[in-house]
Amino acid sequence: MTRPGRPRAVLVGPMGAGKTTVAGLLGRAWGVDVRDTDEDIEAAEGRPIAEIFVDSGEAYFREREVEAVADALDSHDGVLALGGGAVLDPATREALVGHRVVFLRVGLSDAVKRVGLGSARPLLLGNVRSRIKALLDERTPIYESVAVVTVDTDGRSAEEVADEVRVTLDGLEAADG
Ligand SMILES: Nc1ncnc2c1ncn2[C@@H]1O[C@H](COP(=O)(O)OP(=O)(O)O)[C@@H](O)[C@H]1O
Ligand SMILES: O=C(O)C1=C[C@@H](OP(=O)(O)O)[C@@H](O)[C@H](O)C1
Ligand SMILES: [Mg+2]
Repeated sequence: MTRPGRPRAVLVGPMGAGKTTVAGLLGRAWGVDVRDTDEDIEAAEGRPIAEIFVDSGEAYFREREVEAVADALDSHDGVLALGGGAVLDPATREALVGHRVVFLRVGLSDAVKRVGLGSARPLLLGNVRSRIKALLDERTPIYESVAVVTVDTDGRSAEEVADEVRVTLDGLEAADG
């Protein structure tokens, strides 16, 4: 069942957790629209994230991200994937309270494999493995604090992950009445 004006699921977690991919699979399974704040920002800016970081800086990107998340939380009733750093903003964390936030957990080794060494993600320039390790250490407690459900993704396909998210959230929906 969809709830008008509120996302049916909000996916958070580190780069490489599979948020964008799993959101697409969940949207198809539930028959609802999918939004991804990274794509919203790229569309509004008319340039890729990597270019926004290089030409306008991370702080500028984070401001656009706060707006994109707030807009999507207010207006989108399908599945919503956030960028990995969206939860760093305190107002965004506050705005997530009461939403069906799912933390897609991923360990260092699977995250490195998934993002690849030639990653287009600007925060991973340089040593991908050590950058991801630092981001996982810093952000895991934040993902845990905003999530109502955590789903482990290590060694599992995106389809298996999407199935677990769907069954778990459908179960919550049934329990909520
Ligand atoms: N569970 C999974 N197992 C293996 N590869 C995955 C899984 N989920 C996503 N991927 C792959 O990992 C890469 C990053 O996925 P993506 O959905 O962009 O992650 P995120 O949005 O969390 O950064 C993509 O190439 C995607 O196909
Ligand atoms: O973790 C981060 O700070 C970022 C994650 C990226 O999204 P994904 O998590 O979807 O890769 C994207 O928003 C940007 O490169 C910054
Ligand atoms: Mg993504």
